[in-house]
Amino acid sequence: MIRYLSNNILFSSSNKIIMNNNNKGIFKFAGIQMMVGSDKKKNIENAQKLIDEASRNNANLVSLPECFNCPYSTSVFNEYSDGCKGETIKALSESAKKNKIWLIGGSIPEKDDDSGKIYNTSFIFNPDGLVVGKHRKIHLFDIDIKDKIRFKESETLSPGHSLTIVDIGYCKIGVGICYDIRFPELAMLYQQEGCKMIVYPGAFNMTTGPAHWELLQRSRAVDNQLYIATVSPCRNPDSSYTAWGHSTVVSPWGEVLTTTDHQESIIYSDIDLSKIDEIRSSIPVLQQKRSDIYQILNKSK
Ligand SMILES: NC(=O)CCC(=O)C(=O)O
Repeated sequence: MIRYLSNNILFSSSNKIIMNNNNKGIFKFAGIQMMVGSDKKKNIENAQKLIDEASRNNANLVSLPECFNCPYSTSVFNEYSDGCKGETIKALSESAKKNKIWLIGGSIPEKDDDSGKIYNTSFIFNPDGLVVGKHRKIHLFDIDIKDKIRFKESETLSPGHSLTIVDIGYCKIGVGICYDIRFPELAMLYQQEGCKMIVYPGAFNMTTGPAHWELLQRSRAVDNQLYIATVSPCRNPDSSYTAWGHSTVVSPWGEVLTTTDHQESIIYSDIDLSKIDEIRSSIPVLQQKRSDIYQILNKSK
């Protein structure tokens, strides 16, 4: 629950300051870089434990990593998939409500109740534990790098078709999943729609991680003058897919504000929205775009 106090400072019920009357809030983001193994129940319990820890450390917005309840492998997505009313959603809803936090539930293999299709989906919860958004990964991770890595999500997953924006009170947040970060148009649309931060639960690998993970985040941040956060699973030596880890938050100036290595950990960063206005007014590229020459359209509306 959110309540206003007389000095126009907005507090969450846990009394964390989230916004002043100039709409220039600071809130605390936590990215949970957790161990993901083959025991679904254990993965969910671990996520809940780490969400509690992030909340104890005053996080207002918490994100889990991509595929946090199941190994990242096309051969098991069906077996681990959950519907909207499944055990994973129930557990995340309880965690968001108990801790009174906004929660981006990483992603899970979601089985659509009607079509039976499976999506790589991020469910987003408000501090009352209600689902307020659902992002189905738009760009499926289908790559084949000779002698390095071949992965085809499309073998078992279907792609989503729309943007996902959630207004968390402090600002609007756009959500993408991993490979979605490689598509600058998506981030540009989120910026155009007023998002001040984009969160990408993701799991890059040992080939593309060192080469592109940070580069892509800093590019999306500088191009759009907003905050970017990525949240990876930690590295599991027993897994067939080795995650790069290195969950990170990048500022609208393109600086890495916080990052980590490949171990289980929680990254924290204060998200100061006033920095966005400052940077956007000193380098006003967003106003200087030549829409008479080029334009980007949201065709999902
Ligand atoms: N899970 C993913 O979408 C991985 C994306 C990735 O590794 C990349 O290089 O892109």
